[in-house]
Amino acid sequence: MASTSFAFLTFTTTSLRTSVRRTTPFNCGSHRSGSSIGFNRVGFRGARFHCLKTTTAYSMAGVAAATEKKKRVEVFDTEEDLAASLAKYTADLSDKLGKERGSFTVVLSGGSLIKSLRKLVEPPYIDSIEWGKWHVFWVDERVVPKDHVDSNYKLAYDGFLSKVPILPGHVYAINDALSAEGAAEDYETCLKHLVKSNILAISSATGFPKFDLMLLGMGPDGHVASLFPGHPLCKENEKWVTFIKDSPKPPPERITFTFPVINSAAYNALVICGAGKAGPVQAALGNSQNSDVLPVQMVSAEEEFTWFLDKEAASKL
Ligand SMILES: O=C(O)[C@H](O)[C@@H](O)[C@H](O)[C@H](O)COP(=O)(O)O
Repeated sequence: MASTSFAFLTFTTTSLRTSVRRTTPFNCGSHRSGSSIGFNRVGFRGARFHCLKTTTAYSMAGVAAATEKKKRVEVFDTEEDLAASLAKYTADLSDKLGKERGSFTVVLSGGSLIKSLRKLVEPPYIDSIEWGKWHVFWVDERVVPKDHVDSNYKLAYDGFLSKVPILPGHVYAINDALSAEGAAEDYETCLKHLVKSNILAISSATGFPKFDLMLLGMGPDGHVASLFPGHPLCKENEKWVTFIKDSPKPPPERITFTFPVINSAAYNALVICGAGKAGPVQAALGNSQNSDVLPVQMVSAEEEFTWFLDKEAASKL
């Protein structure tokens, strides 16, 4: 794979001690001299900044202190390189957690993420992944029929799920016959059943469900899932799944996982491409004077939180 920069940032939230470790040489061609070294330096400060903000967000939400252990930021010259790395990362976690737990719970978002998963449906992953262990969920879904052009289920089905042998009974789409309130409640009930049947784990740190891997996107305004800047839903700290009827991004009616659920995931991967998203990336990882905390800055994970950025998204770091 060509032109990849790695900045590995390890920190412990209890002591707020931060260390930076380079695990791969900076062998990334044109990206090397500029972005990688500068990025590493900025990334170090960004990690501490982010850590403090994450902890603040948690206490605001009345949830136990963050237990995130490791944050990793990867910058790729092209989206093609990013997609290749994302496929390997997902396949490696599927192998590791599938062996450890017997199942692999994966959460998808909508948007451009699905296109960036395209390499999973190609060799070697199409043959090597134990698809029978996968259980697939959505971090957010638009309240539209499943065959509607706006449906995140349809997007994922057409671009990914229809091309891999995941069991249909392991794909947890929303009930599209219900209202937004009803669909959110129904989805939360479904998750509770899966906890009882040991398919879905519970975080011993937070008491919220602990998905194995969430694959998240971010909007140009810094939103994640259907949690938008300044919206009261960002502070929801009891429900697992909630609903919104005034989404600034159309369509207006959606259901969404809440932050306590997102941040209880074992692994969170945030996939961000394009210059239009460089501002919120800078706010989260770089030097920014803005005191408003964007939803993307509230994301963490229990084991590891990885940012997959193309160089345009990382251009302000
Ligand atoms: O249903 C949705 O709208 C998404 O789940 C949403 O949170 C998405 O991930 C971001 O808006 C990024 O979308 P893009 O990658 O297409 O910009």
